[in-house]
Amino acid sequence: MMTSAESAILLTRNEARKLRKLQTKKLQAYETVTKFEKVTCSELFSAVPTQYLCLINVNFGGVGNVTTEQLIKIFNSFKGYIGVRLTHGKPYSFVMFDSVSTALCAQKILHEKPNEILNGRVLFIEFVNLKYQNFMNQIEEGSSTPTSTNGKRNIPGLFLIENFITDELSESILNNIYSNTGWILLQHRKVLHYGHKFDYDTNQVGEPSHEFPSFMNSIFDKLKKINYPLLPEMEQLSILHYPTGTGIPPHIDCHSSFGEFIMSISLGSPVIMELKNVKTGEVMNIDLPDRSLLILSNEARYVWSHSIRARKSDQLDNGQVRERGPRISLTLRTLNPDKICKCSWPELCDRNIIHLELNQTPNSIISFIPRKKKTTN
Ligand SMILES: O=C(O)CCC(=O)C(=O)O
Ligand SMILES: [Fe+2]
Repeated sequence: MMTSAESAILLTRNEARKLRKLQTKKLQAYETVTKFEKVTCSELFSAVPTQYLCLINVNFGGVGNVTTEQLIKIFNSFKGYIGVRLTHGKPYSFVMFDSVSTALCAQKILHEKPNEILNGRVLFIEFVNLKYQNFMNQIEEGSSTPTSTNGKRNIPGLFLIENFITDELSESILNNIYSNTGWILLQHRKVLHYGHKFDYDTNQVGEPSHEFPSFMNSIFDKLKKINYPLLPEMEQLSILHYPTGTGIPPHIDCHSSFGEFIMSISLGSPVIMELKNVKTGEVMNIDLPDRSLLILSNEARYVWSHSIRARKSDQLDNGQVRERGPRISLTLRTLNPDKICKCSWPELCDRNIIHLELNQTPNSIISFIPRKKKTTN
């Protein structure tokens, strides 16, 4: 019988180098997870097999860009496989099996081995400690936040119209927008304003400026045709360019500056928008497809903040992970001529809390009011 020292001697220099590299990778992967979770390996993982596997070095959008399809392909061939959960912004993913023995079988075959489907990438796989609640929540819920309004209650005043404009119109609008040289650079996004100036230093709507671009005529024609009661004529347009991976922080568009109807037309990459009820904390996600029109009015406009997370992909209800690309939004608003908001939520309205320090307001619910610091909204 050969000792490990003897067998080590038999490794070629190349093999020994590869082994060292693998050990370093493994160490780094485990360190990343423990640092991320701020607990030790023994709290995260179980030495005794369980039916849930944690793929320590697999997430979506990270190195190697693993997709849900690839993972399904790897694990589908194992008996007892139930499903995969790729995560966002976390270093790990999970695979569920129907029993401990089936999970054990997959772990034995795949752990520390280069995987063909992942172009030779080595997988590090541990058993989830069933007492580690954060992992169990992610496994049981499938997703930490819901990703669409399907099957959930409707928010009063929230409307999404899919295919609001045609592919042709979208293409000509995008060509026009991308050739514009007047972009104002924000921290991660770029913006163009029409109808009225908008000063990001003071967050005030300014004098009328820049007539609407001519392509907006077709949009206004389409708006007239939708069956939406009391839709006013829109007075201000902000065109936002979101490079892949960027978003917009949670905010409610300023009550006193803008009227009740806020509309957003999405062009380019679809994206998940997160809506949060600032009174109850309830969160609802809505998928904004390319060429769709979103209308926020009533409760959806005044009580729910909206945001887009900065990340390179979105996880959908069915567990699929969808990559993002660049996105353009056309946000249309009306103006409050007297700057006095008469909404039905005085407790949330900036007519009452405009004098407070911004950091006292939850989730930056007020945007577009004077701030001391420059804003990125
Ligand atoms: O990108 C979007 O659809 C929303 C933009 C937005 O919320 C805003 O400009 O206030
Ligand atoms: Fe907004």
